[in-house]
Amino acid sequence: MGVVAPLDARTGRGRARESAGDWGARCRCPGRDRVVSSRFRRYVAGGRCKSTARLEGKVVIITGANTGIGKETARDLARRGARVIIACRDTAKAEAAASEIRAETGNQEVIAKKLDLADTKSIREFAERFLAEEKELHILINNAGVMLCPYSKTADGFEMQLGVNHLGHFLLTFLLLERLKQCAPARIVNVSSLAHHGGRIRFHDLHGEKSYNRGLAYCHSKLANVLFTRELARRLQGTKVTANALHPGSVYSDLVRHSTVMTWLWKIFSFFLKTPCEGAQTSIYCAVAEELESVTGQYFSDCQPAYVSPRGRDDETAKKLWSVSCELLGIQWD
Ligand SMILES: NC(=O)C1=CN([C@@H]2O[C@H](COP(=O)(O)OP(=O)(O)OC[C@H]3O[C@@H](n4cnc5c(N)ncnc54)[C@H](OP(=O)(O)O)[C@@H]3O)[C@@H](O)[C@H]2O)C=CC1
Ligand SMILES: CC1=C(/C=C/C(C)=C/C=C/C(C)=C/C=O)C(C)(C)CCC1
Repeated sequence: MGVVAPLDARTGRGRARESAGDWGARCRCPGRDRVVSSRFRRYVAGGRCKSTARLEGKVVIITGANTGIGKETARDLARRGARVIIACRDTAKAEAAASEIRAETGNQEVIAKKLDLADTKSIREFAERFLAEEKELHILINNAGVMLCPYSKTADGFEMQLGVNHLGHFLLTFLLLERLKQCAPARIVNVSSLAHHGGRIRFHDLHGEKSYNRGLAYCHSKLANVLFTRELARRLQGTKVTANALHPGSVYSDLVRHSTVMTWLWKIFSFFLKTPCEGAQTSIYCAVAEELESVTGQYFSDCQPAYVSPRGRDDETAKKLWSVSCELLGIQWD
């Protein structure tokens, strides 16, 4: 997949944001710090996580945290004192992000690790190392994602968007779940999308071999995130490990890198999109908000419960997706 320069370097543009208060100051991303007070900008920014919870002594894993929403989530949780493992496919980009966050927050416990969700061998190696090196895990944020990529397959032959966005995180969660249970109360946060509304689980052609539309394939993978969260939460009842999904909003990030049209739309309309920091608020909320301590199986947007499509509430499909995912990954997860 192509590598695109970080969005701030790419545009060099500032963006309007709130002029006053901690929120405005914190969400001012480097290189985009022109302050324009605007009610409209506040509206675009959407909900924010108001929790002041501290996370000293807590261990967090965030996938795909070298850029975009994941990086801003990592920055916030590092500020709260957590030990943050940023799990990324490109170790150089991961180390650059980790060292930037360490320098900015003063939290030296921000650690970069290699994880390629498009390769189950890499996922297993990451989990093995993590379990050997770290005693605890309290928050797992399944954030990494790929959107609109041309047809391609993961190392294991899964369609790329389903493989990375759903199956990779499914396997990662399976491998880390015992540690989360031992450290409960613990939380699993799955970054899905409003795009799940356009998805369906095409069991007869999961890997798009008969027909492939890259936009729809993304929607299917994000519906899979919602269904996985639902079934996982049901299975975790009574364990004090919660699982919630979320839509971060429409966020100005590198997610659109595979589409020239979307890249231009994102540039032209950047004023109407959330910054990555604003887009991270619902992930942060699901990870730390005190009022969500025992809330599970829910879907959030703008730091509040949001509407899930009828297909995202279909328990039969959720169960079938669970067993098909286990089969594809060669795991037994009862
Ligand atoms: N931006 C938006 O408007 C929206 C985003 N989302 C979701 O938010 C999440 C974060 O996206 P966003 O920050 O916007 O996008 P970015 O493209 O900025 O970040 C995506 C991250 O995922 C990583 N990633 C991609 N493929 C793999 C892989 N095979 N293994 C490990 N990591 C991988 C990327 O790594 P690398 O930098 O190396 O490519 C990057 O760190 C995604 O799940 C996305 O679907 C949902 C709705 C809207
Ligand atoms: C309304 C509007 C836009 C809408 C974009 C939307 C709605 C994007 C959704 C993206 C998602 C859901 C991505 C990932 O999951 C544009 C194109 C910026 C142009 C300006 C007006």
